[in-house]
Amino acid sequence: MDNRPIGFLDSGVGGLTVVRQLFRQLPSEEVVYIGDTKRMPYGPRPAEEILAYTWEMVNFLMSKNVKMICFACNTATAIALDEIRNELGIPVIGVILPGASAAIQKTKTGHIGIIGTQATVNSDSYRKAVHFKSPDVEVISQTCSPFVPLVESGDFDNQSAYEIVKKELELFVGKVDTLILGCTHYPLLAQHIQKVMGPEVKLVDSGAETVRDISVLLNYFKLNRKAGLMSSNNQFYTTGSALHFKEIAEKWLGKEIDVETVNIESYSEKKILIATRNQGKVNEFRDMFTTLGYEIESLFDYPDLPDVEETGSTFEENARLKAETISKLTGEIVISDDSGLCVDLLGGLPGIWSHRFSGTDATDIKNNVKLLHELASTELTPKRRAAHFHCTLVAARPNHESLVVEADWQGRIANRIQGENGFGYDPLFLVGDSDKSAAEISQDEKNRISHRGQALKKLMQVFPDWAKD
Ligand SMILES: O=c1nc[nH]c2c1ncn2[C@H]1C[C@H](O)[C@@H](COP(=O)(O)OP(=O)(O)OP(=O)(O)O)O1
Ligand SMILES: [Mg+2]
Repeated sequence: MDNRPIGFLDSGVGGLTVVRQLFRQLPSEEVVYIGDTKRMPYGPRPAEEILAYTWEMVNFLMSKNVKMICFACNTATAIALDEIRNELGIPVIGVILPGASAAIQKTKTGHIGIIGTQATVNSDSYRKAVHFKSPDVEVISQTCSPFVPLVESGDFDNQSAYEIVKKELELFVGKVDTLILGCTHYPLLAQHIQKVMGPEVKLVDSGAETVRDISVLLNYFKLNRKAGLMSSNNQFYTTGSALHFKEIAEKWLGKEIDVETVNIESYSEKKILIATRNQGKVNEFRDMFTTLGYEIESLFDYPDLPDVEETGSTFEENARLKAETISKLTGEIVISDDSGLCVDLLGGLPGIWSHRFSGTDATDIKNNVKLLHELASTELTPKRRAAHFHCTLVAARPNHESLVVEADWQGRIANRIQGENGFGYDPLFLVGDSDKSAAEISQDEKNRISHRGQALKKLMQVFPDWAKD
């Protein structure tokens, strides 16, 4: 079970036809929708531009903590789905494969027509998807450039719109028994299209088919929202006019919604530099940030940058020193982590001296041995060996106030080294009240509950807004 919303992206309002289906088929799911109305139509744009814009929408949705993303846009699916899906840690679904599969099931004559935007048709994605499953089917495809602007205008319930549709579809009449509406705008013109094609021709609404696949994925990954929970907090964002978007969206969805205009251009910055030379931290940050759609760099990628001396007397002072120094030197947004283990019996030590606990040539093993030695005379009663990890994160950016967040992770010190995962004091840190050390749980589980995982969660609630221009 996962109560987070599902993210939908589209170049404009067309993807709302998929959301409309979602509301019908899966009414308890919640939606975050972004429509890049300001830069629509995507269809005639070059592939690199479509990819860059789609990344911005994806990063925006990731900042809203979505559990799955649906590319409710054929153009973005054709151009960007494969690449982006490989880099995200959550399920991502497009509209092309579900549409192609449905068309194969529906056709009797083996003649399928495809209409879409220029980029979708040129990418040949539908034909490839159809032929991958059914190589003998005949496919004809065509761009219908006037359809998207017609639908976005909201003014298509009339004879002149019908005439436009008729002219565009001449090629298909009498030649196919199934027509894929390969653009999420087109279902809005379905009445006109059906009338032109004749009643026996089956129209495939890729968006509707996609929602069926979303339902399957939610079940498969156990991501369904709690049963019976009615959606209450659907969020709709556009890069263009909120008023225009709201007017069209409410008409299609048949309910009132709130729409907010946002600037998503700053979300193209996907790289974050973590000011650390600790490989264990890099691994954890990489895992956690990848799920959020960011790429991670560390000081290992910048061998010429200095090791910042940790001369502060608190975690925050040291974290500020690391992030702010490296940010000044690089001009980039930089995140640092100052963390350590605080043992009650030792009055909170080693604390900020955790890394240097066993001296100037300290290593993880020497530090662990020293800690065991310090506690050697203490029997293992949970209370007496209580401890917590602390993490302070600082995000720094030239000419901006830094962000500071912190979190603790409670546990106690084991009386022997246990487990092989993790780094630092993990093999000596028994998690919560359990007998498992932080080196005996998976990295995923550690990231969900650790001091660093909790602090990062707090940071990401404020970071995307702060990082914007
Ligand atoms: O999840 C953890 N699991 C085990 N040990 C941990 C953890 N988190 C911090 N620690 C220990 C390691 C190190 O002894 C000290 C951090 O010292 P701290 O200065 O923040 O890091 P560091 O010098 O290793 O790397 P850097 O300053 O380049 O980020 O606390
Ligand atoms: Mg350090």
